[in-house]
Amino acid sequence: MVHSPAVEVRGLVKSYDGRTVVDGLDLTAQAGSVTAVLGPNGAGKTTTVECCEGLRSPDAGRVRVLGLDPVADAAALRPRVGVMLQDGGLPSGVRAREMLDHVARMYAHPLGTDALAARLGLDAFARTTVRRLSGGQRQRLALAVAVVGRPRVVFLDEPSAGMDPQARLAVWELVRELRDEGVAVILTTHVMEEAEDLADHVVVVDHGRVIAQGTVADLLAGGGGGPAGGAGAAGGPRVTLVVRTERAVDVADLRGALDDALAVEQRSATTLAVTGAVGPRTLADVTAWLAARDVLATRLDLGRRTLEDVFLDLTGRSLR
Ligand SMILES: Nc1ncnc2c1ncn2[C@@H]1O[C@H](COP(=O)(O)OP(=O)(O)OP(=O)(O)O)[C@@H](O)[C@H]1O
Repeated sequence: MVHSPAVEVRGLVKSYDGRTVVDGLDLTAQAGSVTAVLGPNGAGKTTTVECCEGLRSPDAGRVRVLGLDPVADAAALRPRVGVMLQDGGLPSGVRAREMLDHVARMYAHPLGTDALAARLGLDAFARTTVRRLSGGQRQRLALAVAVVGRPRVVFLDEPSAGMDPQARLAVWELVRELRDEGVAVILTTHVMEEAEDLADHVVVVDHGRVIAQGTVADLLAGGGGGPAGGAGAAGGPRVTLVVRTERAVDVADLRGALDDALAVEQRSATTLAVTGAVGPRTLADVTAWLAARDVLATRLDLGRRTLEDVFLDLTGRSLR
């Protein structure tokens, strides 16, 4: 049986003040699947998601959610779609738990709010008004509000932004559960680890267009329709050695100690990366170089490219 996608966007165009920020974008999200939309700041992710949520009208193109038009069929979609906005979008004077209970009462078969509040750790700030919640607390409440009505489609705009590691794990567990129950989850995120961990399908957007998509494995393998596999895929399979050090090091003179074919990059004062045909000799050379400077490596990661590497290869390293 062929299922129609939970979300289908074709040729979406949206401009603000004559500036096109979404420029012919296509996106498909399936039920029982997590779709992660990645892209640099200003790439057009939120605008796209807002068109799917019915909060904005497309200038051109077609958007369907559960086969319906998010703007024209907003009333029919409301009970079936959960939305967690980037800024929370919650009224500021209401207490956290009252907010959740109030929203739950609007649905015919809501989740139990006691259990939901417990699993997202809302009890600790149940009586605090939204305006006084910390950023991460507000995000947790917004997520609870988005899912309490048992939606079939959930849009999460940067769900774990500002959350502590414990809350992030709780959110990821909830997202996986929603997926396993057949919900279509569409999330935007800047946390590459989040996409790598959760996403069944990754869509990379830049300048309002999809520049690559596929499973995480597809993208890591250099597929996904990116520009010739991205700069990082040149020269065959590559390994990256990332070294964190206990104190700052300057990689300038490390370059001379290594094979010319290897790329050496200073990622921060205490993080360096060596990419290319990294072999046993490379590892020995790098650790010898550190030893000569009496610097302890606090972490050595030798492995395949990460989604972050792929993302940077696809979208470049300059600030937007
Ligand atoms: N209401 C608006 N009026 C004018 N410009 C807008 C409006 N909303 C968004 N923009 C602009 O449209 C572009 C795309 O914004 P959007 O929020 O969709 O990007 P994004 O990919 O979600 O970015 P971020 O990762 O920073 O959240 C940005 O340049 C933004 O400044």
